[in-house]
Amino acid sequence: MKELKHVNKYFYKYRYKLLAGILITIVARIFLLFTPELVGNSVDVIDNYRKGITTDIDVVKSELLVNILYIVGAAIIGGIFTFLMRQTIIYVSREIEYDLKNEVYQQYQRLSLDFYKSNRTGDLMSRISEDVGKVREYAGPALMYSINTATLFIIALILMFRSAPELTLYTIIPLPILSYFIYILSKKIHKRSTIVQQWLSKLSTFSQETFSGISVIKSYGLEGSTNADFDKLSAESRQKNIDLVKIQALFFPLMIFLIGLSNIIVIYIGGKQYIDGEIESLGVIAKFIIYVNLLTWPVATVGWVTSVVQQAEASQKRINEFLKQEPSIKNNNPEPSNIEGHIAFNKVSFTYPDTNIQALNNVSFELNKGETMAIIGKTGSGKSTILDLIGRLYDVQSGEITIDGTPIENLNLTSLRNNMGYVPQDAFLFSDSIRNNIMFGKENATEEEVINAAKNADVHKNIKGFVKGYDTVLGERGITLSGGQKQRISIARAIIKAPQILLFDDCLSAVDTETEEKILNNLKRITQGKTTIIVSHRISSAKGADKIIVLDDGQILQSGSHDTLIGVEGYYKELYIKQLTENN
Ligand SMILES: Nc1ncnc2c1ncn2[C@@H]1O[C@H](COP(=O)(O)OP(=O)(O)OP(=O)(O)O)[C@@H](O)[C@H]1O
Repeated sequence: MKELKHVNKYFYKYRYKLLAGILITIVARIFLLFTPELVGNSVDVIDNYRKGITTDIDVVKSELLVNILYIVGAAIIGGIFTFLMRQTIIYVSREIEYDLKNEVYQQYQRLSLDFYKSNRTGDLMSRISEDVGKVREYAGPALMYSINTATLFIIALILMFRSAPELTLYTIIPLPILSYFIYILSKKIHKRSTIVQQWLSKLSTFSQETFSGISVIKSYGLEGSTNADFDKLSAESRQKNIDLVKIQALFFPLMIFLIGLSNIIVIYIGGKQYIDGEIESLGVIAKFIIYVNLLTWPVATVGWVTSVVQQAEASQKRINEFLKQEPSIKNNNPEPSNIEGHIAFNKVSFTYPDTNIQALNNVSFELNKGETMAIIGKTGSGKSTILDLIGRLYDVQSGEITIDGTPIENLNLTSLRNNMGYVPQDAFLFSDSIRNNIMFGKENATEEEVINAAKNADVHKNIKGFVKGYDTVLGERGITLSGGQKQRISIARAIIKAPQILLFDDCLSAVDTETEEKILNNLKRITQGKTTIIVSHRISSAKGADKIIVLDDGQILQSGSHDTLIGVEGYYKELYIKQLTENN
């Protein structure tokens, strides 16, 4: 229960509702326990008439009628309270589930990029759905059934002991056995259902992947082998489900067997004691049979609750592991920072911690506020890494990056990122309207601002061409758009923010040179006074920049303006001539 202590703060938060729920549960159970007493009483009324103790049939009838009315009344009130019991305790557990999911999600948002590199998406998803779900079962149903069982058991045992102590002892003998078997069974069921879940997740991952890559599968004619692979996975999953069903099928027979056993004990021993005169009335046997049936289910839940608590403890442990993690990128300055846009790299070297790949080696450059710099280089030369470091997605291991003369680590992280517009290489669009995708860069943007940003990214005309215009909803990962359109919406998203620093990571690669020219001209106008870095493989994107650096294997090979660089032998000039010839 050590790990589950984490949930106590939520129990405290909802303490009044929870307390009400506990009281309601107790009342509901008390009313439920009226039934055996009233049934026992009714049997005695009839027995007394048969024995001649009561002679007036009208008295018998009216006593029976009163009992029936009481039974119906108790059942109605008990039913209402049982309804309220679920409405309070289960309601609270849903609130706790909601809070815990938010807590985990907020922590996910807080953690740095390296956390996502070292954990699989499936794990992150299962913490927030399955694990939180298990904890909810502890905070809701398990709690409810525990109170239910405790109340029912205590009151019923008192009532039973009062009327037949010896019979009570015999009757309750099978109950702990039942509870133990249910516990063992619940554990086994849990183990097998976890396996079923794992297979289900394998199946859905496989399906998801094949749906995303459906064009590759179709163009390579791989439908047959994909079907066969799915069939194999599916067959395994079916077998795991059958294994689960086999053990689940034992649950109710076991319960029915043990209830039957208790009933036989009541009838046999109770009957014997009645004949021997140890029990004063037949009604005792009648009510004991009802007690046994009433107690069996709550007693069975003890085993179930134990297993639920164990699972919740394990789930909360996994959740706590994530909640305890600190983001590797920390905000070291609580005060907002004013970002002007002067950027300097001083002998910066950087190795990715997860792969140990050295992406940058002794890189130095300086970029004044308002200047534009282009980074050219072969793939894997470290261009994107420079942008990631400016956005402080990672911290450097050696050397220093300064913004406006201040080491980047000493700036307020939110200010830094709020003053930055980043267009990634892989334009990611959310499954939302085009408008909202652009407004992601500025939540309170006006319609005019959205249109202006789209115009500057040269995508306004395309958007207008769609029937629903800016309200066009993009499919999963924006699949309804062309690569170039996606890139341009991604550019609009960055420029609507009007940040001090703009970082474009090879984001014009999918547009034709004419559109590239238009966008670059627009960018020149709107990035006046703003520091801009353009990563590209094309000389056409780089040539207008104030500064160009050529990267190779993490090192700066060449630097200077377009005019200087085409005047000296080297990678830049070679690329320039090659691309010029290709264009011609
Ligand atoms: N997140 C990461 N984790 C580990 N290694 C990485 C990561 N990102 C990049 N690398 C490695 O760092 C090196 C530099 O990568 P980077 O993405 O900066 O190159 P690039 O010049 O932008 O390449 P491209 O032109 O193909 O986009 C590569 O060897 C790459 O494999």
